Amino acid sequence: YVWPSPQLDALEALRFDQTGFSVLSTTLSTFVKPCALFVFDGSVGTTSGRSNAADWIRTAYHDMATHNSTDGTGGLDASIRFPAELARAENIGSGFTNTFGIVFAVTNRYVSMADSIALGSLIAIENCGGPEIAFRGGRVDAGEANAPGVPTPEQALNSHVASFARQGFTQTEMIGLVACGHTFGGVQHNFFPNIVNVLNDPNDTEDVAHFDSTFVTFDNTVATEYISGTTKSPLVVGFNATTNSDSRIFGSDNNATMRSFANSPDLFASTCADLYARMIDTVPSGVQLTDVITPLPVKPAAVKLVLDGNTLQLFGLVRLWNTTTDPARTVSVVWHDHNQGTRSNALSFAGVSSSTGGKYNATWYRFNSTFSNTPLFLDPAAGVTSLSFVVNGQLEDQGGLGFAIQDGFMFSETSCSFGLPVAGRIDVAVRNGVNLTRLYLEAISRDSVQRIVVTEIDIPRPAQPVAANSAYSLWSMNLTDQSLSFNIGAEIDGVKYSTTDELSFTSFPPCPE
Ligand code: HEM
Repeated sequence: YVWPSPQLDALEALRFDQTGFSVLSTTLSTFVKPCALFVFDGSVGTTSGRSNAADWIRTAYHDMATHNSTDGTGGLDASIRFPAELARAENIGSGFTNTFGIVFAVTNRYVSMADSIALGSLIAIENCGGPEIAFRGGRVDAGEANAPGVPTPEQALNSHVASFARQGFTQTEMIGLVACGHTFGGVQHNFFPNIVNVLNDPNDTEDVAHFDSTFVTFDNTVATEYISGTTKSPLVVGFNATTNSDSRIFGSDNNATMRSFANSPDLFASTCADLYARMIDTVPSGVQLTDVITPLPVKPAAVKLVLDGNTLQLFGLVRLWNTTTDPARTVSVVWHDHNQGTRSNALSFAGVSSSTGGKYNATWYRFNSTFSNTPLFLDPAAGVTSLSFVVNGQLEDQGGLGFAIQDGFMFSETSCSFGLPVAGRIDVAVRNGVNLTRLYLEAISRDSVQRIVVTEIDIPRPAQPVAANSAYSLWSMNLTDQSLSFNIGAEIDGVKYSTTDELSFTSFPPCPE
């Protein structure tokens, strides 16, 4: 895709900026490192027998499993957060709320709760020995619970086949998807006392009987142990024959699929990558997912323009994908202005990030060459229309497009906060001569079922122009809502633009008396 795209930029960052240097406030991979980490067992230890990774994967499946491929209802839409779904016997256990408690932290106006569930499970698999999985974004959060439909262990084989067919998977795919899921985790005594007994194991304090001996890593052990007859899986050789659903499912094609997985770790991994991508892309009809998100080779991040009196401040970073630290590398940013001029500045190294279990690294450079959070100072009259970068003498400009920058409107440093009852005054600088038809705050809030809602609050055009400098005028508005967090939006030449940094009055300096 072409930068900037606020939604794809946000999804790409969550997908690929996983550990190390980051502009994100939460990165999910921290919670699956090590893969045995379970943050809900008090000691934040790894002896409970449970893991965040297993919870996240089971949550994604249970959210999706309500899908009805005939009428298009249900699917991965975060409907599992509703008490009506959580209360069902098919959704017993604490793993779902545990999952929300972590993965919902990455949601924002561009990343839905459903996307965060899909992404969490994908990051768990990729970071714990699994294959890379194609990720699309754009899932839409349900407004109410879906119809029931998650399979349970006591059901007969024919109902499992019918259930997976309803979800959109053949019998062979059912075997695959269950094996791909049950390479993680196990069954807990607490919630399934009819399947698992108390274990009295100090290294498994929550009494989880695991599906295979490598229950925090993705591998084909689930298949090799099943085929060799050494499996201890409570759903294969459990003491209760009625609930040995994995035994019935894995054996339903005379073990052909499981044997192929046992014989080939690569086949297991590639089959799971395909099935898993299809699972997380199973969404209610009408939901339009994005293309598969691939990392941008050169990606500006946290780019922000601020007007400070007679200077235009440009903040930002650039990420160079698939690179490692190299003191000899030279990186500079070039900015193009309204007068066909260009200027450039050498960038300073900021850090290294990595993703996909350390498979990829990226290096980051700041727009300013000396100080950590200091912007570049631009002449407001010249402004900025686009950026490009030069890395070791090579021009990086998205194949000639450049990285477009909208300098028609921006936050002004003169914005300030009052005491109660009025929260503050927002000043937005509007570039003179720009065809700006509307300017508004995009107030970001949650509705009664936690979905993010963006409400536009128009900033009235000033009756008399208020000059900020020779190139910009100020549009201002007082607001009373202390808790408001917002972006600034504008319609320019009929196209809507939004700033990407979230603002709130609490961060503004006090207004002068
Ligand atoms: C017929 C289909 C299935 C049945 C009957 C089934 C049943 C179960 C049961 C009873 C548990 C124990 C839950 C607990 O103790 O909290 C479990 C755990 C789990 N299931 Fe399934 N499952 C099925 C399919 C799947 C699929 C398709 C996936 C994912 C692709 C999956 C992923 C998991 C994971 C990761 C766990 C471990 C959770 C943990 O340890 O916290 N399951 N499953």
